[in-house]
Amino acid sequence: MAFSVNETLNIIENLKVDLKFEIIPIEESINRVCAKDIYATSALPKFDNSAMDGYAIRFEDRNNPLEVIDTIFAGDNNTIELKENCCVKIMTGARVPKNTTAIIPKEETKKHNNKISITKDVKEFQHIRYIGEDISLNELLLKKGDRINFAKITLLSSQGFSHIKVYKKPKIAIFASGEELKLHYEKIEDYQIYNSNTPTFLARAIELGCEVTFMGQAKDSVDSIKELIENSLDADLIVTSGGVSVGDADFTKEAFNTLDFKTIIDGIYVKPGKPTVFGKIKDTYILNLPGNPLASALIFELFGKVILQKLRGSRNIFHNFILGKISEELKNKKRTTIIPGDFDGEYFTPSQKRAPGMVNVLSNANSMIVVDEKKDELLKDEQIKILPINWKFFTDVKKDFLTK
Ligand SMILES: Nc1nc2c(c(=O)[nH]1)N[C@H]1C(S)=C(S)[C@@H](COP(=O)(O)OP(=O)(O)OC[C@H]3O[C@@H](n4cnc5c(N)ncnc54)[C@H](O)[C@@H]3O)O[C@H]1N2
Ligand code: MOO
Repeated sequence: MAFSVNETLNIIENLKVDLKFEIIPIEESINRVCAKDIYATSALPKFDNSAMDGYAIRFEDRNNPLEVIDTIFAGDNNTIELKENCCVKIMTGARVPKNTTAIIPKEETKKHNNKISITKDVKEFQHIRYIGEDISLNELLLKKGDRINFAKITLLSSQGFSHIKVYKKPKIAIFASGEELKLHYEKIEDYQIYNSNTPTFLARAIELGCEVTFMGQAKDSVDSIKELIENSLDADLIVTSGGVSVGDADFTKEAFNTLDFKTIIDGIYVKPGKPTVFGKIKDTYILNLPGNPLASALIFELFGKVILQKLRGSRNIFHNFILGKISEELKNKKRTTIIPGDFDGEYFTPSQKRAPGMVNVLSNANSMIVVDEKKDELLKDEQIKILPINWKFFTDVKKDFLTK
């Protein structure tokens, strides 16, 4: 059965997935998905400490000459207590003496023999970093389903976690059908074309955190496709492209059907990519994308990526968007349409060439918009919702990025 874009996403968002986990060193966990809520096992800072190199004082003594009675370095286990009109020389990060109610930076003091006087106004509690002000004991640091990035590694390492429980990378098997297609390292005749879809999905699935296997090139026969499918059934997801429409050499559907393929989605009301098929054989999901390169790539961005997020165990499975303006008028022909384009931070410019069979589109696009079937035109400057594709947020145009 064919579904709308939203119905399709609802189905995918609710797929049952069998997540497996493993325990790995945090150094290897970048871009993996956390499989367990992680709580702080100690407060941070662990003790009240100095934010400056200088002197620990009692606030009430600030206007008096203060005798320097000790020096504390970061890492010292010092339990000294401040007495009236005394201070302690202290380094950044060192535990403050008992009774400390202000730290005076070194450059705001004058030294006379073994005494100091303070040359600037003092605020009570200044430059003291208090126990637990950064992280409190038992605070939730990482949620099950969070992607681990460098900043999560900061948290984990600051707590002394050496290992983390993460979901196993989903196994994705990829092959292509269509005998006219040759792999990029093969010699081809004038009437043949290169298979660009398979390397595209291989690269994209790796980029999106999956373990990817290239299964090979199927011939245009049911038996050949069937053999590749059978060899791929230990994967969590098989991604194929081509052979889903009604052409005489479109054998993909037939091959799947001989293998007890349970259809979940048979067509999506979207342009391009309507002939997309999604289903399951045993525990392996199968995404049959159309052969047309741009159609399949856009469908992968809109739906395939969500399937991968589910299979990765991520809790972030919903498309987010950025509001921007469209740089030119755009007509829409009574169907939900995916339009690739380039967003420069303010304006989204639709890709000028964007026929479903083209390969030279997404290499110059960083995002897409999905225009509802009920919307028949977008006016120049109209606000739109932009979904990132290839977004590194650097640009070849130097910009003044300071908020002034
Ligand atoms: N009579 C109809 N014809 C078509 C319909 C239709 O509804 N009725 N739908 C069109 C639409 S929309 C699409 S999309 C395509 C889908 O076709 P297939 O998925 O069966 O793909 P193929 O026929 O195998 O190939 C289509 C096109 O894409 C090229 N291709 C295929 N695989 C690759 C690859 N791995 N790398 C690069 N290029 C690839 C292939 O050479 C064809 O040019 O059907 C329309 N037709
Ligand atoms: O879905 Mo086919 O999407 O346009 O070429």
